[in-house]
Amino acid sequence: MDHVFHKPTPDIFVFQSGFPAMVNDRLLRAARGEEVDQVPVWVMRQAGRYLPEFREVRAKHDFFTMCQTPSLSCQVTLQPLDRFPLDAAIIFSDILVIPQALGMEVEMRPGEGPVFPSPLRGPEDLSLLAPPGDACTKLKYVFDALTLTRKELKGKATLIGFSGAPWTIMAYMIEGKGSKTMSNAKGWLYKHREASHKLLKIITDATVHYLVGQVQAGAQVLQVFESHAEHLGPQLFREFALPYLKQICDQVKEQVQRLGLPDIPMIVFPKGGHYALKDVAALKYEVIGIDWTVDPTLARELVGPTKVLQGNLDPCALYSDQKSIDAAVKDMVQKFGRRRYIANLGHGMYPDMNPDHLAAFVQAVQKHSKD
Ligand SMILES: Cc1c2[nH]c(c1CCC(=O)O)Cc1[nH]c(c(CCC(=O)O)c1C)Cc1[nH]c(c(CCC(=O)O)c1C)Cc1[nH]c(c(CCC(=O)O)c1C)C2
Repeated sequence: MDHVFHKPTPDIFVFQSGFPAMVNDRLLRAARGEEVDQVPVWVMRQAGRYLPEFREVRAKHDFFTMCQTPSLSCQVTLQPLDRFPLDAAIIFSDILVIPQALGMEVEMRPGEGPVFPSPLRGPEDLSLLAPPGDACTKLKYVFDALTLTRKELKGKATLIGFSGAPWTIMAYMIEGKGSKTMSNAKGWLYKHREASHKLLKIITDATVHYLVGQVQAGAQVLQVFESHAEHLGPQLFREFALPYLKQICDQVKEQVQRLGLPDIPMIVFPKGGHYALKDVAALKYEVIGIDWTVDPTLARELVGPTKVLQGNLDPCALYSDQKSIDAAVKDMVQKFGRRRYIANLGHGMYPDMNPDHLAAFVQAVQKHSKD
């Protein structure tokens, strides 16, 4: 029992006090900078369409219905852990539940990904968004999924909760879908500077509530995905991404402490944000996710000796044969070192990847990083 809740909080939050003891806390220990017997490993998008058992569930249910049904979310969250000796489970959900909770409609279209039928057209549309404080009442299903999954995990792995970072979420709310250039969203940064900050603040406030709720529900680590950092250069990142990443980390940590909960390690993943790693390292996130374009030695130089690094094999390396995967992982682990390191890919799994090759990845991390 490692979570005891003392203070009353709003009704929407689930109170938890009796989770199973941790049998494997390797990832938590590494995230805190402590020594481990072997490097912990998990993989972004480890629950997903590359697994036949995921496709089977997905064939029967709409994507957001799966997110909104705690038993289904729990089921697919645990699927990769039944196959591979992973050290973490990441709750099955999506970063776009925040725009939904702010009142926007999001559809998951087969072959196309997420689509907003009515994206934000201009600053005047900000008045249509729901107040950020109310957003989390609509996300109780995520909290319930976390609580259920934490129980079902039986302490065998660390449970990760997550959110998108404000710039990344803003980009989807304006573009209405994925985009190669993000030029509409970037247009706001140049044309509607004040409104952009207003929107980023709304998303930040909703996200802080949401992440604190996730901790109360049983999340043990939080990852904040700045998946579209690559579209900002150093200047735009400093003005429109960094301050909000900072607010999220500072405010979540402060509120978690105020609620009498244990401090939660936080991971920030600025994908494509190699130019910002030094700035990001100045924030209080314990762990920095590194994408595959950054050499591990350079990443360490940029962030300094105390941060924990997570990453960063090119996901496409999983298309190679198992012997090559083993060699690539050996090289990666040697470069990152065994301490203050969490092994992962440099971005998520793709649907056409062979699960056996992920098994080879996980096995290689364990083989090359044991005491
Ligand atoms: C952490 C997470 C996410 N999505 C999903 C998970 C949980 C599953 C896991 O990681 O194991 C399920 C998750 N989310 C989605 C899927 C596939 C959809 C399906 O099954 O139909 C799954 C398994 C759908 C989705 N959702 C999103 C996209 C990208 C759209 C684009 O920019 O073109 C897509 C394709 C938005 C999204 N969603 C997420 C990110 C950040 C990570 C990243 O950079 O990839 C982003 C950008 C985060």
